[in-house]
Amino acid sequence: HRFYTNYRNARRSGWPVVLCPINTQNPLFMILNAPLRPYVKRYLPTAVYNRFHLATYGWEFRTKHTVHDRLGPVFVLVTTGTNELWCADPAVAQILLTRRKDFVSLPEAKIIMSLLGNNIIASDGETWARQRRLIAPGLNEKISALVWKESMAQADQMADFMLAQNEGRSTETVSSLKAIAMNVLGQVGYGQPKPFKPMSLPKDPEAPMAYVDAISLVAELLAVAAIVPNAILAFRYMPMILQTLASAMRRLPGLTADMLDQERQGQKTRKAAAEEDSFHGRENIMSMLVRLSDQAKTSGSESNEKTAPTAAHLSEDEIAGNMFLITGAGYDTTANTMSYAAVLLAAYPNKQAWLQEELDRAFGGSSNGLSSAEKVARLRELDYTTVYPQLARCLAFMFETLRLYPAVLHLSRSIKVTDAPQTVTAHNRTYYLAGAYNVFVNNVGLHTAPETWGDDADVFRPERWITTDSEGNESVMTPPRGTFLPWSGGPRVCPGQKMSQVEFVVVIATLLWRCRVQPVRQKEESDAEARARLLALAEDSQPRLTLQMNRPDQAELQWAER
Ligand code: HEM
Repeated sequence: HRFYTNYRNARRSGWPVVLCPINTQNPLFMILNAPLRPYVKRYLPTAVYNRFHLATYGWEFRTKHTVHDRLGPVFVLVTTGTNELWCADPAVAQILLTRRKDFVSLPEAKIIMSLLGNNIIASDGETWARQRRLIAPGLNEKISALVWKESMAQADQMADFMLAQNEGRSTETVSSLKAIAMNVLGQVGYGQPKPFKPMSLPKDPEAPMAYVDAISLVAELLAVAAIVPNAILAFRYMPMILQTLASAMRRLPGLTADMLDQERQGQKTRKAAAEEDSFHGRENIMSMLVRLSDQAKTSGSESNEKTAPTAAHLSEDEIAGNMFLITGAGYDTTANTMSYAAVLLAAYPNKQAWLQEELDRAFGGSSNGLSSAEKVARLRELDYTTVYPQLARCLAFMFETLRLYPAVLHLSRSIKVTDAPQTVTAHNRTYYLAGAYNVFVNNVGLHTAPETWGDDADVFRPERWITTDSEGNESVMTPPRGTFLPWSGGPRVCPGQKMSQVEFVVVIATLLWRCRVQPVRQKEESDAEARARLLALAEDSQPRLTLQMNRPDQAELQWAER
């Protein structure tokens, strides 16, 4: 009956309809669809599989624009659970993301994301607006200089590490870039600096664990942590990594409370006036959250203590939840984007040369012939404010990486069921969304649409982003509205966008100014075959918290001095 009602509602929408008699919100289906998909593909007839496929995680990455080529830029997937609206139309996407009160967070996403406390991404309405006002300013331009400095120091250490390996060969490029992303957040987010070392997750449930260790494990295995009860994870026949995850989940509230206590003690002993708005080593994202929140609480307490929901502060639960969210959202996205970039660099040596040309120009010459100490000294002199704007090609490289490998494959929303259907007016036509809908803006579909990106939409070509003025200065073009949404759009656009750009650009710039990178060839393999194998590795990806390669350890790369 539900399927039939869903079908009738879908027909009323005015968009094409695809029938898929599966409940995509069923927890068992949610857990099993990804691991079982290859078997289903093998045994089901193609026509049946193609319908089932649209219900599986990551279909949009596997098919790029082809499904929308066939069905149109927007279609409704009728399921036996909730109808799904899939959108790869820039104008409609813009509408869905801008109307935040009509298109609200997805309930399933809220449950997963608020695992460790309420936070900005898991809230809507006034609760969201209050958190956004407090959090977004802390992630903006004023942290960029610190992000630049810390990311460069980490990338320098990574270069030293790679060059010291046997002939510069390593399978730890991806784990190294993950470590950089976590260490930059450790410094900029919590004021906890850490020397570079390729990331290895804690695997001993009994061993001592710092906040950052615990949080990286939970961020890595978030979906498991959200779906499987802790008591089951902790069961002694479970794999060690899952037992350690259970231990991290158990310890995190205590570790968070300790960090906040320490922060408050520290703030008391520091002179508040001297550190106002300063990120120079003393204030970090966490201390800013605590300070602004405590300030707002004190100033608002006398007049409207009882009306706390509208006061401009965060509860303790929200501070803990947002610290976790900022780590999860900031770490996984940036780490995986840099990982795809490293693989693409090794696969496309001519793009490396293109980037190095820019770096030599911006960094005052090539690194050829300089000693290691001289290279590090030169890099240290590079000032964020003057050098970063000269690295348009590096930023273009990031945009092109995110175009084809967007960390967040689709932006999810849902609509509340009201008496009157929700309407969307686009292209001189009105569409009707009656009943419940989950709404997905398909980033891969938007980013690979030939109508927007041309016939070479599927080709990795960072040059497409560069425009050159009459004096030969290069800058990165702004794509038409709604066509490129790796950081989302509208009022909920990612507040960490600039931070991730600065981090990506300086990490890639540091590595490439010092080194070149190539795939390690396997027996009998030609260079071209080794590059094709790397690209196939990048295509063999699956969304977990964000899009990730299934076999990152097989990306064996060779780093060499330039
Ligand atoms: C390449 C890196 C990144 C990508 C691709 C990315 C992507 C996104 C996307 C797509 C959303 C919005 C989802 C939606 O509209 O539903 C988002 C939200 C958010 N991101 Fe990022 N992000 C990145 C880095 C970061 C960093 C470094 C931080 C912080 C340190 C961060 C913090 C946040 C927060 C707090 C939100 C929630 C905003 C809200 O709900 O108002 N992100 N991010």
